[in-house]
Amino acid sequence: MELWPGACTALLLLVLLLLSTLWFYSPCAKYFFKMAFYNGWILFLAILANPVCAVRGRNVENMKILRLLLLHIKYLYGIRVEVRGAQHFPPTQPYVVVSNHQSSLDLLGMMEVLPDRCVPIAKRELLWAVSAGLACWLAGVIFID
Ligand SMILES: CCCCCCCCCCCCCCCC(=O)OC[C@@H](O)COP(=O)(O)O
Repeated sequence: MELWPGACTALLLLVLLLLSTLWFYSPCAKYFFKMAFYNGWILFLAILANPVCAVRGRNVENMKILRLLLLHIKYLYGIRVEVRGAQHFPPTQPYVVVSNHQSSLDLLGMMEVLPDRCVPIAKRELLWAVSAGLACWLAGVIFID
């Protein structure tokens, strides 16, 4: 029985060694770890955001809370965001923003420029993205099929 703590420590060290080797020698694994942390961190932040957003209920003003919580992520990943043409944004008249979108990483760019009370549209599956789905719903995101 006394062997167990030692065996567990050895196993843990082995796993850490394996993960760090993958991190340093496999760009593919490094990308996977970074994406996993990105998505996990967003789910965690959404857990923090949801009780605060829930006070107001489903309300587009909650998007300000999500933006505030998400803006630091670019620093974690060493990303520098350059916004050009900000003087045209937001327009003085009613408007629709059509943005190119490739992956969940686009969220970082969107959070930089999303005007107040501008509601994003998202695929319906996102509603089931656990805490992040609830955060989107509370912030007034419109889900479409
Ligand atoms: C602090 C916690 C924050 C939680 C997240 C807040 C996010 C708020 C803004 C949500 C904006 C979502 C935009 C989603 C865009 C979208 O739905 O893209 C679908 C595409 O990919 C196509 O997907 P697919 O058909 O699967 O290839």
